[in-house]
Amino acid sequence: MNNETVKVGLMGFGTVGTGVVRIIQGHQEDLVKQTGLSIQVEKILVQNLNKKRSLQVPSDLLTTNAYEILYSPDIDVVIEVMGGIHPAKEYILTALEQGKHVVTANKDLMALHGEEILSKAKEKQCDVFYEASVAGGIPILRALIESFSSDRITKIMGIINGTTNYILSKMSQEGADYQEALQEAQALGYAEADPTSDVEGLDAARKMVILSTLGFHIPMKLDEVEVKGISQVTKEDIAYAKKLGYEMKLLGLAEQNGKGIEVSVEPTLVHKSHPLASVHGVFNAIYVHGEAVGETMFYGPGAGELPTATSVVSDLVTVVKNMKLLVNGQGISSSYKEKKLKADDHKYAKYFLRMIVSDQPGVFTQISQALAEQNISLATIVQQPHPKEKQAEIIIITHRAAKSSLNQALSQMENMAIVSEIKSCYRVEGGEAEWLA
Ligand SMILES: NC(=O)C1=CN([C@@H]2O[C@H](COP(=O)(O)OP(=O)(O)OC[C@H]3O[C@@H](n4cnc5c(N)ncnc54)[C@H](OP(=O)(O)O)[C@@H]3O)[C@@H](O)[C@H]2O)C=CC1
Ligand SMILES: N[C@@H](CC=O)C(=O)O
Repeated sequence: MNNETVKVGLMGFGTVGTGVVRIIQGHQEDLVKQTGLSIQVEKILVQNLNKKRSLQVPSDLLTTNAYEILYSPDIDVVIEVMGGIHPAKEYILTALEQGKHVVTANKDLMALHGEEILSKAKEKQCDVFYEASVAGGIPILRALIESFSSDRITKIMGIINGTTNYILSKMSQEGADYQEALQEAQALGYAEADPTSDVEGLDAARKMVILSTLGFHIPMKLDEVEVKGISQVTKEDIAYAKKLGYEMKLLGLAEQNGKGIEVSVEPTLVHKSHPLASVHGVFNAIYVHGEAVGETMFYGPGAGELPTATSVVSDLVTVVKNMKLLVNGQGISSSYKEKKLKADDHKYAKYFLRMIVSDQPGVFTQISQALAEQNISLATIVQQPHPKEKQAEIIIITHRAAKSSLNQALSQMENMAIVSEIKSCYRVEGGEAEWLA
């Protein structure tokens, strides 16, 4: 940093990187007012110099050589918006080793190697901020770290993947085809380079690792998150959910009580009276429940060029303010609480079940009995005709039940002669089911 300008090395010039340059250029006057310094993008790392770009920059700004950023004595801050683990991890560690501050939107990296990166930053007295890594434009990480620091958070629950919410909203509201909706989300720049991580719930699971680590002050690991994506969700499931008064959403959940902590990502039926049911398209929403504050909710665009870049540039502003105050790296906490994960018999939820059964007397009784034996009581049970002769479809919503009991009941029902197939089983959040005509 000279007395007037902070120089930035930008690694990645795709959806988010383009937004970062647009905001730094477009808001320069406001940034100077806030920080007292001008902010200048000195170099931009890309893979392909000949690619056609939606924003034109002078050609000498672009490079394919990461060292021109990492070892440049002029560059104070590295913004990593390339994505992926390698070489992003090595680049960030090198930048920190060189005394450069880092801003990243990379949840894959922070969920898997956050501890190592933050401890290197602390050692080097550098900042590492990653607000954009969770829920794009929603300032949720800063809220967890700063605004809730006086409270004890008990639950974090929400829609934290824009791509899947876009797909499910399109399927539910317009009857769109899954593949078509996914392609639209890709074209709009919401999806990851490999969209499997969106649709299989991995992107949301990584975000839940970051949220639960910061919210509960525990070192959460990715393989401790139970993950189910939306690729198996069918149009029929969505139609039945609607008929019962629910919307299908991919929900992340992190909850702690005296029995421990559970963190999961799974398709969930959310009752239409619940605020999360009306979060559509690329929008995300996150509930944070604190012992003292009670319930709070954060809502906004979860992906896309400018919303995500807003979070990145806000982190950059914080770095610059810290540089002026000479306090970089001081906000990084490395002390965690002991982590105890809940066993399945302490995980409670309501469930939706859909199964194909023989259309014969006594079927309801046998199914209800299998559930009752596991202490699971029914909120709703409906029988529907099925196109196959002598078969029927049964739809059930249970009251709250332990996950271990549900699993026992499911394996018992799978072995019943009257049950041809258990089509689906989803978690249910909020409200009471009603069969809508
Ligand atoms: N898109 C979104 O809405 C959001 C994205 N994120 C995160 O932000 C990050 C960036 O995402 P996004 O902008 O969508 O990604 P894009 O795929 O649009 O852009 C990636 C950019 O990085 C460059 N790049 C990738 N690998 C390398 C490499 N090995 N060496 C040099 N350059 C490389 C590419 O170069 P080239 O242009 O030459 O191909 C491209 O400019 C990811 O971590 C993502 O998870 C977070 C929140 C929201
Ligand atoms: N692919 C992600 C992008 C933001 O994190 C999403 O769809 O939410």
